[in-house]
Amino acid sequence: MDQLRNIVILTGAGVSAESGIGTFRDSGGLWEEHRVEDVATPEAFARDPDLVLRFYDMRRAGVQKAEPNAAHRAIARLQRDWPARGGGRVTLVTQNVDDLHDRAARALGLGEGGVIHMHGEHLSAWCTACDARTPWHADLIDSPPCPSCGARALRPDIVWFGEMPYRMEEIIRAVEEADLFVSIGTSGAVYPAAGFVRSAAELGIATLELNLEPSQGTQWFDGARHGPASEVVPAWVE
Ligand SMILES: CC(C)NC(=O)[C@H](Cc1c[nH]c2ccccc12)NC(=O)[C@H](CCCC/N=C(/NCCC(=O)O)S[C@H]1O[C@H](COP(=O)(O)OP(=O)(O)OC[C@H]2O[C@@H](n3cnc4c(N)ncnc43)[C@H](O)[C@@H]2O)[C@@H](O)[C@H]1O)NC(=O)OCc1ccccc1
Repeated sequence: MDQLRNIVILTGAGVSAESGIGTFRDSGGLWEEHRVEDVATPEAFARDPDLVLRFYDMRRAGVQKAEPNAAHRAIARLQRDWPARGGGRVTLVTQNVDDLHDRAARALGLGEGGVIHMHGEHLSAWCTACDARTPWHADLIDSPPCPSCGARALRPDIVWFGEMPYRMEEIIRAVEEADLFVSIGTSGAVYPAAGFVRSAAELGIATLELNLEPSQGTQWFDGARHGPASEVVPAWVE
């Protein structure tokens, strides 16, 4: 790995599966007779806000009971050690809205902000009146007032289907400047995240998939190691 300098890592639900957070596929994408697309959309929120808020309150509570696993910890070690080892940058982009990557990084004394949450975060609330984002651990179902403006207009700070993911310019630049693109625990079913590996491959960047099984984008990967993230990720990092 040592001739490589800059590494971009993209993770998905599979990296948190062994922490007890169900993947979209485990539940078949179905949640209480609702397709995820039917609860994770601005239209669903307009149509039935209580259903959507309960969906995220349930998941937000679940995430706070979970702990980072060996895959999260190995990725945090790489973020800490790679600059000295390989001399380059590790950019960690996650589709996950849990904070397990952040907690693994914090446990190693790495500062905040080392994780790009392109689809948002459970532990953040977004005020649609004043646009403020506030760290949030409690429920939103009782529409509590926004700590900044007092309006009762808080929604989960989550990127829903049909909404533009966060920090796309930063992510695209990191992919363009990468020597290696690694995808961990993602099915490659949701865009634009699922398109990053093709962009990397077309730029001649090395690409590696670490996943339980081949993903939908498997044809774009030069290499693949299939197995549980808690095993294949530490083995790859060491
Ligand atoms: C369904 C899909 C076809 N639809 C889309 O992609 C849509 C539409 C679309 C856009 N471009 C396209 C191009 C083609 C086709 C469709 C589209 N995309 C969007 O709507 C995006 C927004 C998408 C983001 C939606 N929000 C999420 N999450 C937050 C919510 C929430 O979490 O509730 S997406 C959500 O689903 C995705 C789930 O995928 P995975 O994480 O990969 O999970 P999955 O369960 O599928 O797979 C798990 C994998 O892990 C593996 N695994 C399991 N256990 C383990 C284990 N133990 N170890 C290792 N691996 C393991 C399994 O084998 C499996 O491979 C993640 O991205 C996740 O974040 N927005 C947008 O395009 O905006 C436009 C726009 C443009 C300009 C201006 C304004 C707007």
